[in-house]
Amino acid sequence: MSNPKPFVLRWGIISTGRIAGDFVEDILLDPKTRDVVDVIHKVVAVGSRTAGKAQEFIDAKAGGDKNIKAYENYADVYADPDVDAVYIATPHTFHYEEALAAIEARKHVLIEKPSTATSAELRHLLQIAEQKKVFVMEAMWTRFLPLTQEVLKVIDEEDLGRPITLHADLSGDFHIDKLSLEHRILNPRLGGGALLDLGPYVMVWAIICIFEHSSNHNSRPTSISGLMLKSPLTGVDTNTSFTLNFPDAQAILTASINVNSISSFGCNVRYERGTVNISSPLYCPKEFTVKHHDKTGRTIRHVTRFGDYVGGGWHFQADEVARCIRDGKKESEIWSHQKMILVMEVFDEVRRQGGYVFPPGVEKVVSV
Ligand SMILES: NC(=O)C1=CN([C@@H]2O[C@H](COP(=O)(O)OP(=O)(O)OC[C@H]3O[C@@H](n4cnc5c(N)ncnc54)[C@H](OP(=O)(O)O)[C@@H]3O)[C@@H](O)[C@H]2O)C=CC1
Ligand SMILES: O=C1OC[C@@H](O)[C@H](O)[C@H]1O
Repeated sequence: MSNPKPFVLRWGIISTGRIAGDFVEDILLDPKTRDVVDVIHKVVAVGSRTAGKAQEFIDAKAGGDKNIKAYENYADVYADPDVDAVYIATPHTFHYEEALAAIEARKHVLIEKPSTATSAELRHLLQIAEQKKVFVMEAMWTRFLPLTQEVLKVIDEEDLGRPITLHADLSGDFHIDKLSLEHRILNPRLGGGALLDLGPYVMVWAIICIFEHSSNHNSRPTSISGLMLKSPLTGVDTNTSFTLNFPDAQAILTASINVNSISSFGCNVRYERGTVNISSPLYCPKEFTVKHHDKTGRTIRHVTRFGDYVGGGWHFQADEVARCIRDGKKESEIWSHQKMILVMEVFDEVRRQGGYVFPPGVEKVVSV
């Protein structure tokens, strides 16, 4: 029997920065290169605030495809009847207002990480999305990588027991002394700093390895404690650490994220009967090792697995979006609204304890 025709998802792209380009290049790859035959992606429109940039972007990232419309604002993308879903790739503090405009226009939405600047903004977006009956997901690409699926499978098959501790570390050297103070990593008006930029990637592993573990029964952490070191340049956090407890699973997460160092340690999860080490960088690890120990703590077996694929890795999340929309879902079961909200609530609390207050006007929703 021949395969049914693949479902085609028609994307509008909001903004023309770095990650928008990476995403478009990935979704335009032939899905067969990743063994996908049920969905396919088309880019039909690109919007930019800046005259000429959308067309330049189409030329550079989509081979100048004449069928893609270049708009010199974002609103025309939301109004375009040919667009099914929009991908929002502006700096963090504009995710809320752009996603809201898209949802109001009844477009499905994939929003770059972090979903919004605060949990209040996210809750409001999700309320409106429910009313408008559209799909919303944070672009948590790491959750959809083949290696991540493999980690979950191995944890399950290898009978490691319940998780006890998870240590996650992610750093990037943004050369902040040389950056413009307007750069999104340094500018507090753009939600700059380590927590909102890199924090999503330690949280995804906490969610995979602890929150989703059967021993946790979907329970949220009951205690959050955070520390921040701030840049004297603009006051955003350059180094942040936080700890979460998951009392149901009897597990603790400790995380460290930094924007001024190139060395990252990855993630170590200690289970009752072994450990899992996920390589750095945590947003796109290429290998992991599972070790089993005996009652004395001696390693009795270890397995290392590697993951590779064609493309940058941003297309797997797009496949999830297409399948969910095809099936009439309003959220992904894999990266659900509950998980997105949990992440934003942790960030709110770590920012509160770290004394990171956004400049006036940045937070668009005060409480929901
Ligand atoms: N998933 C991943 O791997 C990654 C995700 N990200 C996330 O994507 C988002 C964008 O990051 P990145 O692509 O690196 O950012 P860039 O600065 O490269 O691009 C952001 C784009 O947003 C648009 N924009 C709208 N308003 C503003 C504003 N006030 N200031 C600056 N730009 C604005 C601009 O496009 P235009 O002028 O065309 O409108 C700009 O090019 C962030 O939220 C970040 O967390 C970033 C990197 C990797
Ligand atoms: O999402 C991201 O992943 C890679 C980092 O370099 C980048 O700053 C961040 O936004």
